[in-house]
Amino acid sequence: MELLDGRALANQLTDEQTLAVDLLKQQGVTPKLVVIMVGEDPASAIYTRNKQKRATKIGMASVLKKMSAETTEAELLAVVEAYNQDQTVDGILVQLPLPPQINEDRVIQTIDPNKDVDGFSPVNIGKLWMNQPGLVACTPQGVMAILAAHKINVAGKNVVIVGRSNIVGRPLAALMLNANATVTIAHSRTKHLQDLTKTADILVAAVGVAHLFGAVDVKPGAVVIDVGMNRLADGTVTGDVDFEAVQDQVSAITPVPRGVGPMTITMLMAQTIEIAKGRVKRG
Ligand SMILES: NC(=O)C1=CN([C@@H]2O[C@H](COP(=O)(O)OP(=O)(O)OC[C@H]3O[C@@H](n4cnc5c(N)ncnc54)[C@H](OP(=O)(O)O)[C@@H]3O)[C@@H](O)[C@H]2O)C=CC1
Ligand SMILES: Nc1nc(=O)c2c([nH]1)NC[C@@H]1CN(c3ccc(C(=O)N[C@@H](CCC(=O)O)C(=O)O)cc3)C=[N+]21
Repeated sequence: MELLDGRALANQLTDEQTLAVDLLKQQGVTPKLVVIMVGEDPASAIYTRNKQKRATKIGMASVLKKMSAETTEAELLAVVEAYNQDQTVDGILVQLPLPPQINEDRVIQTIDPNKDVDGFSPVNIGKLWMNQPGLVACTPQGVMAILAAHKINVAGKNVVIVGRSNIVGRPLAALMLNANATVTIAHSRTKHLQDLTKTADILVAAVGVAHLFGAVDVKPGAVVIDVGMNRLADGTVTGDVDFEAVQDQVSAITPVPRGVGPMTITMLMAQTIEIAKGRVKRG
């Protein structure tokens, strides 16, 4: 079994990103990411903390705009608009989920598609499904980067993705399709899920249910990508796949933590750096 160590890969890329940021600074541009967090959500809190740490490590400017859980939609939209106009801001990310009084779609549609480091705006989603260049969701990009780094080719493979969210399942399906995989997307209404997951050469779990998948759900020799991040009562984080149960039968698997999570952050930094390069060119 090959361990797909996302943290090791992230560390390696962090060194390269530090150099890229240095170079940009010499050209008078400091890449800047703005993260907007409305209220408190546990998954968002981990993400936010790790993002700030990473941005600081590579020398990038990172602003965390915390807003209260009572923030109105109009207030949030005004803040997003201001960052859209701010020429020193390269990337804007609004943490999801948002409190119920705020319409997520409206917020996402307000973010300038050129600063949309999450790749959530309809313009970028459309480009992704048309296989055209644009900004792409970070977690799916991280999954593709892990596979590429381990020379796991997806072309012609049966890829089963369990989960169809806008943040993970759907954009990952598009990336897999663009890379010539044969893609199946499963979800809570899928019938005979186990029959399906057992056909997967590459199984991606992006559900949010701890240890939903075990030995009986996985084909021997399959590659397993576990995107799930589930916090247990004892405070530890675990995936959607029972790692212990499947490790002896898979050819490769991502751990949780230290799998996809760290690479999500790496891709966020990479995308912000790419946008900042455009700022150098424009002068
Ligand atoms: N490592 C990382 O970087 C990231 C990790 N995550 C983690 O990934 C997981 C998924 O996140 P996210 O996509 O945002 O979650 P969502 O809750 O938005 O989506 C979950 C998906 O799983 C499906 N689902 C739920 N229960 C079942 C079931 N029993 N069988 C089959 N499908 C099911 C849902 O189906 P339906 O559509 O029918 O409701 C839905 O499509 C979470 O644990 C999250 O914390 C998320 C983002 C980044
Ligand atoms: N607009 C938006 N975009 C997102 O991409 C987004 C979001 N909102 N809301 C929350 C989820 C969750 N998410 C995580 C990414 C990385 C880790 C991460 O760094 N995980 C590490 C550390 C885990 C730990 O500290 O225990 C690991 O898996 O090893 C966690 C969570 C991004 N999300």
